[in-house]
Amino acid sequence: MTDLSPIDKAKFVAAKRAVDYVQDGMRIGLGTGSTAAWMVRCLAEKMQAEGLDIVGVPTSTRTADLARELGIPVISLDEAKWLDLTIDGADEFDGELNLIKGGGGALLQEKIVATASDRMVVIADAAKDVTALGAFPLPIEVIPFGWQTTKALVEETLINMDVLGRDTSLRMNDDTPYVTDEGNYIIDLHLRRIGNARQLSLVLNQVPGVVENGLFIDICDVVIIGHGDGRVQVRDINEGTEEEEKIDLLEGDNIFADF
Ligand SMILES: O=C[C@H](O)[C@H](O)[C@H](O)COP(=O)(O)O
Repeated sequence: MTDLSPIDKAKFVAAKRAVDYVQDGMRIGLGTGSTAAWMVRCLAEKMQAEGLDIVGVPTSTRTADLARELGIPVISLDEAKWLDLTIDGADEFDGELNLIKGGGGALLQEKIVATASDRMVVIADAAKDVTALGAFPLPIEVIPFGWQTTKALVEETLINMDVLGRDTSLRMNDDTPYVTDEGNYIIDLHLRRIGNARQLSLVLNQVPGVVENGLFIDICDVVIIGHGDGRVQVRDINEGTEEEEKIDLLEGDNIFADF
């Protein structure tokens, strides 16, 4: 592990700690993003080492491809119907474990999967721990039809709520709009710090054309915050606890650097 950057080490130890929540027979929601990718690797290793019978429900084609590549059986949410646990990353989390997600464009499937889970565990490095959400641009997923009208309506809503910061911008992939797994566009909202995230989430979803927004309110149960020196803080909102542990980086963990 010594060749990993401190940020990757932080993601890795959070991911490694998170798979302690996994038990034999579970149906698990597999998040998307660089931190969630570490978790998929840790999960594959745990399954192999302990002979666990696990099925995963991925939240993106990227995660589905990685899971299959590593030998994790993948099923759809409709096949699973309900999940025991979802482990995913986040772009920001606050003291109540409300989140901004969608930096990687997977917010829609992620929110559906996390909501259909008994427990959501978020893994993140310490830089994502904020007092108020909103420094990270809030992604919303919109249908391509009439997206410019939808964008204008969203801007008007944000101005009325006095939360619009710099601007709103259509996410691009080189010269063309970024397209999600569901065939939609993403608009990133550059906001002032969000005072009432719950209200903003509800209001945004009422604008015609908005499919979903990246605010995850009352969905996350546990956040595992990783640090570059191997420490993790485990913050559990239901138990009202926060514990700090040190994760040992084992020689065998070097295998992960090759993925
Ligand atoms: O759409 C992407 C997801 O919400 C990610 O979980 C989030 O952007 C965090 O990604 P990363 O772990 O790469 O920072």
